[in-house]
Order: sequence, then structure tokens, then C-alpha cells
Amino acid sequence: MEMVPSTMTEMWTTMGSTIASFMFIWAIIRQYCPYELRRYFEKYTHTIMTYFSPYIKISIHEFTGDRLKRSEAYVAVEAYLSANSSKTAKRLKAEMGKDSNNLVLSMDEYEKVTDEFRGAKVWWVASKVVSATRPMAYYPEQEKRYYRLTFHKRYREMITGAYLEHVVREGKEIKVRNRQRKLYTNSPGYKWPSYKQTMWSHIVFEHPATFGTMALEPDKKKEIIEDLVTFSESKEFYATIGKAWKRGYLLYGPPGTGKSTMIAAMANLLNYDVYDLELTAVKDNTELRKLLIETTSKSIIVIEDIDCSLDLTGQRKKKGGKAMADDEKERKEVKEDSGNSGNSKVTLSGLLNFIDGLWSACGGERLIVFTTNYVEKLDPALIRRGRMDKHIELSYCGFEGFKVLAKNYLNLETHPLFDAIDGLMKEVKITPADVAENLMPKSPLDDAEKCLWSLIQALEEAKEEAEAEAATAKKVVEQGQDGGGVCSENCMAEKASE
Ligand SMILES: Nc1ncnc2c1ncn2[C@@H]1O[C@H](COP(=O)(O)OP(=O)(O)OP(=O)(O)O)[C@@H](O)[C@H]1O
Ligand SMILES: [Mg+2]
Repeated sequence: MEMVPSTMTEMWTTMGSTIASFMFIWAIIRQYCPYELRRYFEKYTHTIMTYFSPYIKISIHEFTGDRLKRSEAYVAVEAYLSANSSKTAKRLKAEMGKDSNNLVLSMDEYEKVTDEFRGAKVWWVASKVVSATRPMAYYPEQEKRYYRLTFHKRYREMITGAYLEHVVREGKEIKVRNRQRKLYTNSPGYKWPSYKQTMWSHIVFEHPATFGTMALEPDKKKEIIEDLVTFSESKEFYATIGKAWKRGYLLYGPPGTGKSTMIAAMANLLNYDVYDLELTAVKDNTELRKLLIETTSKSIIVIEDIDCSLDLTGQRKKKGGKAMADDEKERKEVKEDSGNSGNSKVTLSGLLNFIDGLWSACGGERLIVFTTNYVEKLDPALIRRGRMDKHIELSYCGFEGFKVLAKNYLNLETHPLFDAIDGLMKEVKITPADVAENLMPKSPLDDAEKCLWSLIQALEEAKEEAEAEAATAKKVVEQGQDGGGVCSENCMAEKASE
């Protein structure tokens, strides 16, 4: 029994004198030794200290290898700590949120915060090293920022496993919640400088459309919303069935029926970014694949007017004749001219690969949306289920759709003129865009009733026009029969237009 205290005392004495000698040597080294030797001793002191310390440290650096891209882990930890440290940290820094007007708070440099996970305490420090070397004299000093996590070694397994997973997952979620959503485009004709890493340019996405403001049959609206929400919550399901987590939507219908508006409503519902892909500006299939790889998850890739984007079917020119109403035809020609489809070598197979080839699985959680005015012109391979999983027809405005617009534009839920509008809408076709235009007050003096009368007038004019057209067409047919000659569809249309 005597031995224990005496051994302990001896041990403490030895340790004390070792430390004292060590500190003495260290003081001499600091005073007289050259820099290299000092660095050498510092390194070994650090190793010895680490050996005896019961704490483990993990560093997460802002840049690893590639100086142009911030490490994903660092970004996630930053978001996690910004959300959790702003309540406990004493020194915070405030920065303007990217592309937004809010101030974002995060831990200041060298600030330390404590976090707890399943009973274990951990410490985070935001730190940086300033590199002594500069690539050029006029370059600023290079700062390498990092976060250091410290915890007791008895929690090693839990912290390196479950805790870090929790930090990264939560950090990513916070980032998605707080991010300013973006509208990307593969800007045609824009030559990006070689240092620029991305082929997409973007602006902040701020479209106000929602499903609430869309004129659509209530059942159809409900079905689409449920489909979208189910998709966004089905990560595990897609993994179980071995399918990439993406879904294709084909929106088709006449101009002005809300196809583009619905894309904005989808993005707002799911909080996704939008990639507006201008297919005619894509050089070839390789470039198309590169663009795809650069898209991030939680996004909608949109190809508008897919029938005009490329001559994917080889039928476009044949069908674009008399059958197309003049104004629509003109509109399409403008679109065709504006895109340099002649320079694009993207093929149908390239596009099919883009939608569901192996590369399309990268990123996950993505919607691909095509819009068209002429669904019948598209190659069936392009729109078969599995590629374009859901086909949504957007059509002329019904009375239910009108009621949504009347509520949005005029804050009216009912009005004596509604019955007349209901009756007229059953007789003539009018697009939601035309209804919206008529319901829009044209001057500060316009009241709701005036707007409703404007719509009634537009509906009556459309009805008269339709009746006149029908009468002319009937006359042409009768003349054709009287003449006894055979008149083709084209020749009848020509006569009608005369
Ligand atoms: N279903 C709708 N609900 C609410 N507003 C609509 C709807 N459809 C069209 N609009 C209004 O009409 C305008 C034009 O609609 P939008 O651009 O979405 O039509 P589109 O179907 O994409 O036409 P296009 O085929 O010419 O591209 C929108 O700005 C919107 O205000
Ligand atoms: Mg559109």
C-alpha cells in the first residue's frame, strides 16, 4: 500500500520536471534557433501533445484541391453552424446573402461554439491559415478557411458517423431552404471565358405564379399538385425500384393556355431552380450532356416549344402550311429564326439520352418539362411514358378557370354577370391569357363590372367571328359541290381565306 502513493508522487515529479525541462528547451529554441529548426520542433511538440490528448480534431477545409469550387462539406457545415451558432456564439459576422437583400449571420473567425449530440459535447471553431507565399506580388495574401471539430475520443464512432451525417444533411437542407432560387439559361451566342466553370448563366428566379393563381379545373389542379408533391417525397421509393429520381412532364395546348405559367408554379411549389434549355443554341450531343451534368438537383429542366426547337421529326416544314393559323405561323417563324437551329447538331437520340440515358441519373430530384403547341408533331419515342411520364393538356378557359381569374384580378367570387359569361364560354373558345387580359383594369377608374363587360364583349366578338367563319366554310363547301369538281382540303382552305 505504501508503494502506490510513493510511485504516484514519483511519477508526478518526473512528469513535472520533464515538462519544465521541455519548456526550458523550447524557450531557448525560440530565442536562438533559426526558423526551420523552430518549425521542426513545433511539429514534434504538436505530435507529442496530440498523442497525450484525449480529444480528436477534424478539419473541414473550404477548398480542397480544386481552388475554384468550395468543398460541399464546408458549405454544409457553414450552413449548419450559421443556423445553430447564431443563438450561442458571441461573435458573429453578418454578410449580405448572395443575390438577396437579407443579412446572413455566421460564426466569426476564431469563434468557438458548442454543440451536443446524443449526450456528447463537441466544439466547433471557425479558423483560417494565411499562406505566407503569394503567387504574384500584387495578389492578396491567400487565406485558407476551415472549421475544426473537437470531441472526446470515446465518442469517435458516433461523431465520425451519425453526427457528421446529421450535420451535412441538416446543413444541406438549411442551404436549400435559404437559397435564392435561380433561373438558368444556356445563353445562345454567349461565349464564356475559359476560367468560367459553368455553361449556364443565371438570374434570380422570382416568378409570382402559383397553382393558387392558375385558372385550371380544380380536380386537374389537385391531381397535378399531388403528383408533384409525391414525386418530391419519393426518394426512397425511387431507390427501392431502382429508378433514377426524375420525372418527365409534357405540357401541351394552344398558345396562351398557361404552359409556361405552370412551370413557374411547379418551381414555386417544390422550391426548385429552373434550367431553361435553349436547344437550338446547343452545338451537339456532347455539349448537351455537359449542360446536363452541370445542372443541380432540386431543379426543373425546361425545353419550351420542343416542336420548334429542332427538326426532330422531319415533319415540321411539311405541316407548317395552310393548316396553321396565320398569326401562330408567324409566331413560330419568329421563334425558328431567333434560334440558330441550323447550327445545332443535336439529334433525337442525343435528346433521348439526355432525358433517360445513364447521365440523366446524376444529381437526382429533377423534373424535365417539355412544352408544345402541337403534340401530334412530336416523335412518339420522345414522349412515350417513362420519358414523359405525365402528359398534361392545357386548354381553353372553362367557367371554373374564369372564376379563379375573377378572384385573382377583381377579387370577385360571384357577380350577376357571371351567368352570362358562363353561357358564352360554353359556346366559344377563349384562352386564359385572353380572359386575363380582359379582366385587367385598363385605367384606375375601371371597376370590376367594367372589366366583366369587356370580357363579355370579347366573348361576343369571338362568337360572331366563329359564326362568320363557319358560314364561309359552309358556303365554300356548297360552291364546291355545285361546281361538281373535286376540291381538296387545301383548295377549300384557300377559297375560305379569299
Ligand atoms: N391557366 C392560366 N391561369 C392563369 N393565368 C394564365 C393561364 N394561362 C395563361 N395565363 C396568363 O396568360 C399569360 C400567358 O400564358 P403562358 O405564357 O403561360 O402561355 P403558354 O401556354 O406558355 O403560351 P405559349 O404556347 O405561347 O408559350 C400569362 O402571363 C398568364 O398571365
Ligand atoms: Mg409558353
